[in-house]
Amino acid sequence: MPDTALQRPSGLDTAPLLTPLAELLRAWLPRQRWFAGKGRPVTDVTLLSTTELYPGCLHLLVRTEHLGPPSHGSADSPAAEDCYQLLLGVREVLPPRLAPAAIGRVKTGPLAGLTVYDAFHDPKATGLLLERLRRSGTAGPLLFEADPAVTVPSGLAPRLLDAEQSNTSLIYGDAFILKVFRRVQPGINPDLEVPRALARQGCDRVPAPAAWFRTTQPQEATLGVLQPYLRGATDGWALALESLRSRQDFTGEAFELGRATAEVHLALATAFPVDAPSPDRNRRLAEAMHERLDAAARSVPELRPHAPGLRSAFDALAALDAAVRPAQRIHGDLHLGQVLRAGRRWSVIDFEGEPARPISERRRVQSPVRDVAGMLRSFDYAARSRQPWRPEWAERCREAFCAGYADAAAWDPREEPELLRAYETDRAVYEVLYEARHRPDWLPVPMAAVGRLADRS
Ligand SMILES: Nc1ncnc2c1ncn2[C@@H]1O[C@H](COP(=O)(O)OP(=O)(O)O)[C@@H](O)[C@H]1O
Ligand SMILES: O=P(O)(O)O[C@H]1O[C@H](CO)[C@@H](O[C@H]2O[C@H](CO)[C@@H](O)[C@H](O)[C@H]2O)[C@H](O)[C@H]1O
Repeated sequence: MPDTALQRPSGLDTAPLLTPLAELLRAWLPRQRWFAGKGRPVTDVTLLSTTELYPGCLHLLVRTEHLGPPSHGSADSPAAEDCYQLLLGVREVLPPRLAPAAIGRVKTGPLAGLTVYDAFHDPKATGLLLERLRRSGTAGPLLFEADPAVTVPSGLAPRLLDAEQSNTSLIYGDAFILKVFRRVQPGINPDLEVPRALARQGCDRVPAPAAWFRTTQPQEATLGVLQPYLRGATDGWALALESLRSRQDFTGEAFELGRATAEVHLALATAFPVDAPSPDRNRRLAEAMHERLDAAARSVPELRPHAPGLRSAFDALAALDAAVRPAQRIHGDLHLGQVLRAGRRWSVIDFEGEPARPISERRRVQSPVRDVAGMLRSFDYAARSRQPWRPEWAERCREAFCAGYADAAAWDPREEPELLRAYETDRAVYEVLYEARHRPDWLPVPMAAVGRLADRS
């Protein structure tokens, strides 16, 4: 059984409801920002679970099949499957304010003649979802769990977060934010697991989950997490761009960000103790990096001429003795968009890891250098996203970030140059694939880094 998509339970006859819906969803899903199979037609939609949250509002888990990642040079791509979480509203007539949320009018079956829409746009539906979350309880296969130490007031006004994101988030009264995972995978999502564990450690760099919901059918999976909303916070990406625009110094911020990252790593190391590392860890790590490069180069032909140079970074890692920082739980997708500054303090959010990887892989221990490399790549992204390109800005931020990290962690990531280069290379390869799939206009940004990293061989 693949560990990336929930499997359909046997014996569930959902055909009467699903058949007419499936046609609408096949057209609607690929247009959603959070849909992972971008640009590839959905070939099948099946229903994994359906729960009526209240009359006119259905919670669905659907399994989709679409053609796999386009592999250049081959017309046939193997089918890929995923599971998505939907909240569907059903109305006779959609009021104009909900028109952008329309999925379509159902032609046959029990919902014939009615219009279905994405109910995360409907304050009535999302208000009732918060009511469910305020106290622990169940609705069909859905389990709602609340931290008894936190009071979530009733009646907080919901608004949908208007942001480019991989999931869907709702802000309630500027007091709480609910992240609803769109692509659902079996297992506990690290974005619930890690912040809960850090909260137990007393780490205040990460907003602590106040409530969450999950399903047990067809398998255990995390569906959403409610956390305190950091009012007035600005993300690191916006602050970095503003610094580049106004030519104001960012090294103080980068230093503090390095400190915050190190503090989170120290708390993670305590929260998730690990066994002694295996002696051939660097070799296996390098192998995995080579494999990710192989896969990315199959999808993005522009990578191919750089592959030999990139591989030299992985070979240098494989040749290292085992004496590197011990692996531990890390953030896994750290970049400037994942850090928020409220007042003078940095907080770290979104511990989901790289969304394209299976949860089992994202929960594995890894070197903390991987997070450091993610943030260093992000300084480069910011510096390259504007004209004129400002490489010296990124360079200063790198140094300040590492110095701040060393200040709090008592070890300096710059002392691990082979590891850092291998992880920066691996991250740049991931970014090339991510941009090719999600934001092709951005592809030149990681491609520039790929060229530079390959030339260092
Ligand atoms: N606790 C929070 N307080 C304030 N804003 C938040 C908080 N958590 C997330 N956000 C905002 O929501 C955005 C999306 O959150 P994120 O967890 O990164 O979602 P995704 O994984 O779907 O991209 C963030 O970029 C940030 O602007
Ligand atoms: O949606 P997530 O925040 O979990 O992360 C994914 O999307 C990010 C873009 O929104 C992407 O980040 C890349 O672009 C950022 C600028 O928009 C840059 O700061 C990052 O360094 C760069 O990796 C991220 O890779 C992806 O997983």
